[in-house]
Order: sequence, then structure tokens, then C-alpha cells
Amino acid sequence: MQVFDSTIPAVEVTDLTQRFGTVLAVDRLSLSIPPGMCYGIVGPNGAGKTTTLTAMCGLREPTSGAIRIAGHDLRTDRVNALAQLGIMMDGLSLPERLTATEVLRYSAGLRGLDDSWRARADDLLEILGLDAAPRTLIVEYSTGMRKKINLALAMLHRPRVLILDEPFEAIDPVSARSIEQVLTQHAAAGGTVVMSSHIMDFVERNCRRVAVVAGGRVLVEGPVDEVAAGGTLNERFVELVGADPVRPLKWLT
Ligand SMILES: Nc1ncnc2c1ncn2[C@@H]1O[C@H](COP(=O)(O)OP(=O)(O)OP(=O)(O)O)[C@@H](O)[C@H]1O
Repeated sequence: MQVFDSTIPAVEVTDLTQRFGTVLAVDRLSLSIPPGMCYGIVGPNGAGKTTTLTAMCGLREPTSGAIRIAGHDLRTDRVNALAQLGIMMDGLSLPERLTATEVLRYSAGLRGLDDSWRARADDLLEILGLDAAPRTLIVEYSTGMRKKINLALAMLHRPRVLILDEPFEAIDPVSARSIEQVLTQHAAAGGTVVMSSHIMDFVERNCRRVAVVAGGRVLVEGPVDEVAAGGTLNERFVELVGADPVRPLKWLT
């Protein structure tokens, strides 16, 4: 993996807007994500996180706004922009009748990777615990196993920028620890991880910066300890997003 020019943002989002009919999912959202770090995007359900990450991955043309990946504009310089990316998003289809190794080989072939992909595939399968079921077909995978093979696919070509939507959802604690270590190694080697998460603990522990989004806008952005403002990120999140006490449910008594 080549190390970034540290003066160019790994991902730059400018005035991103996404409408779905009458729903304004993302509302003139701007972010500048520096290279060489793990960057968290947090927000309540429906905040616009997945929609923003989908646009960053080039999977949906936004209503308006611009996205640059390592300086390459996703609209006008799409091939070079996408070449920087490894992505893990729910809902992307996989070749269901292949094993994990076969899927990785297939991906390596499509990308025209040299033979070094094999060693990386072995490492990833081992670290993610997928080597324990070498003959299992993707169609037989659990939700967590799908997440893991998607992460392996995202990393196989050693991209500079990983964009991960909820990487820890449906992942057991031991596997989560392994994934955490893989992601911190990626950042320590000069790569960038952009991830959405509801797990504040992980974001606090591993991300250098965080954006809190709600209603398709950035409420606050900055170094995690500054955003947490002397408390925990979880406390700050609830304070920013607002949580009304749940009224007593009479039918429970
Ligand atoms: N394909 C779509 N068509 C219509 N509306 C959509 C579509 N995708 C997202 N939305 C709407 O856009 C808004 C933002 O959704 P999004 O999935 O980006 O939120 P999120 O922050 O990722 O939420 P969560 O934490 O629940 O995953 C929501 O109101 C959602 O209903």
C-alpha cells in the first residue's frame, strides 16, 4: 500500500446532498478526512451515515455535491478514485456458490493482482477465523461470516482507503477484537479507515477523529477527545442527539 501525500485528504466530501423523493437523507454535508487514521462517523438510526458512505464508494450518484478520494474526483476521475478504495457495505452481492478462498481468487483475478494476493488471503482468512470452514459455500455463511469475507475482499488489493459500514455489527467479541487490530494496523501503515458505527467504545478507542451526524448534517466534527468534551463519547452523543425519557408503558404493569 502506498502511503498518502499527507497534505491531500483521504476523502473530501463537499456539500453532499441526497434526496430520495421527498426524503432529504443527506443535507449539504461536508467532511475532510485526513489520511493515515481511523475516522468514525456516528449518528442515530436514519441519520444519513449509510447514504453518505454509499456515495463515497461511488455506488450511488448523489443528488448534488462532490467527493474526492485521495484527490481524485469520483465523478470526473472515477477509475483513479475507485482504485484507492476497499469497501464493505451491506447488501453487496457475493458469488454465493463459491468458498471464501474461491471468492478471493475470483476477486484477485478481476483486479489483475499479482500472486502476492495468496499470502494476504491466507492471513485474512486466518485472522478473521474463516479458515476453520474452508469448504463452506458463501450461501451457507452466517451474517457475521458474510461481514468478514466482505472485509477480506475489501482489503485484498491493499487499498489506501477502507470505507466500512458498521464493521462490527453481528460480529462476536473475539472476532471484533481481531478486526479492530487489522484496522489499526492498516491506519498505522499509513492507510485510512472511514467507518460508521454505533459502538462508541470502539470509536473512542481507535478513531482519531469523529463526525456526529443527524438529519443528514454534521452536528460536530473533530478529534474524539474534543468531541467527547470531557465526558464519554456516548454521553456526548446522547446529549447532542437528544434522548427523551421513555414514558411509562401502562400495559407492562
Ligand atoms: N434507497 C432509499 N430510498 C428511500 N429512502 C432511503 C433510501 N436509503 C435511505 N433512505 C432514507 O434516508 C435516510 C437516511 O438513511 P441511512 O440509511 O443513510 O441512515 P443511517 O444513518 O445509515 O441509519 P442506520 O444507523 O439505521 O443504519 C432515512 O430516512 C432512510 O429512510
